[in-house]
Amino acid sequence: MKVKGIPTRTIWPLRADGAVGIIDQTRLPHRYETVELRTLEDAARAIADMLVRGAPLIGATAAYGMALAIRDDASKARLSEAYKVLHATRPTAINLRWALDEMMGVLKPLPEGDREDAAWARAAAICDEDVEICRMIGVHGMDLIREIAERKDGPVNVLTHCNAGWLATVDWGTATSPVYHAHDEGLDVHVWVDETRPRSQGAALTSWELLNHGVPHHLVTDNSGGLLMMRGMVDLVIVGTDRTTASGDVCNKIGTYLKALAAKDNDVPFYVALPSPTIDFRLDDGIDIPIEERSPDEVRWVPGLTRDGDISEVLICPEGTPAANHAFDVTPARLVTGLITEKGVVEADKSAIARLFPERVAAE
Ligand SMILES: CSC[C@H]1O[C@H](OP(=O)(O)O)[C@H](O)[C@@H]1O
Repeated sequence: MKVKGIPTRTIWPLRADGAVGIIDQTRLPHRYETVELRTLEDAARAIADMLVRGAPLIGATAAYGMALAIRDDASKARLSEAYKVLHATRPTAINLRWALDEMMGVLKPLPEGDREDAAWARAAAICDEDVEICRMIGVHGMDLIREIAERKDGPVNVLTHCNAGWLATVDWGTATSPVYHAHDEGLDVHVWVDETRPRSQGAALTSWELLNHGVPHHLVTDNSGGLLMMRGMVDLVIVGTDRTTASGDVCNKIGTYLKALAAKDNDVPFYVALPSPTIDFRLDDGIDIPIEERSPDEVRWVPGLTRDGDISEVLICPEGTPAANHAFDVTPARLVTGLITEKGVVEADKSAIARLFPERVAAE
């Protein structure tokens, strides 16, 4: 995306320096800081500590992590070690495994001496593919917004959860790409931004994105969506996903399932925007998706900007309060109106998904 003084992508190669540049998303929205990843460990830490996050960007970072890993040793043993280290960073986003499998598929058959160049090339191609895929998600999703705009006065009100924006991908985003395309086409669109506790990706990242793009929006608490839908203030819910099963069960940031229930109860269309690498064709039942459990301290401590302009964290409960931090939940396909993919909008149904992506079904 075009933000003054900011690269148009969330990750970029610095091959001459043997590095990869990323935005440190833990510092947004108050500080815009970039980091150069130079080693396999740098890439793994950036994913695990969420300097980069979002399924497609996790995959892209892992792909470049493989390239960084084999600079001095491109043996099959090193490839396997790098795969294992990167795969262990976060368990839920399937793009991580998809990208690592893509890299291994290209690198293993090659002579050792050819692997490093091929790794940088495939990682760059994965990023280029992601940009085009997310652009097309926007093109297809914009039609949904336009259909609503044509039958109502005033803005099309979209509710989204967490950050499935350009910061979660290489560019455009998934859930926000239809919003950006609609806005840029001159459609009147407004976004309700779920703050998305505990890490506040909505408050910190989606708000920052929409502010910089000039898209009208309001930040709301995670528990507001039900009332907004009951009052007819939401025309459409669009969220992202970290892993969607072959049958259309959707794993996404914790709280998504509750929004889907409220949408169903209020007849609000509930769409999930996803690139096909986020579909796990090896899995049917969403209950089998591994749900990441992160540090309880993310629930207990909230980062933010102090009134003195410093970035700090505050404790919002008594010292030592026990906390649980499940990072994702699963929305059954029956609650999903449709999936917005790079090939078009499809119902959350196994045979419909398979017909749209026969090449992926065959490959599994
Ligand atoms: C386009 S993937 C966005 C997806 O990733 C987020 O999770 P996290 O910030 O923990 O990586 C969230 O589930 C978003 O919907």
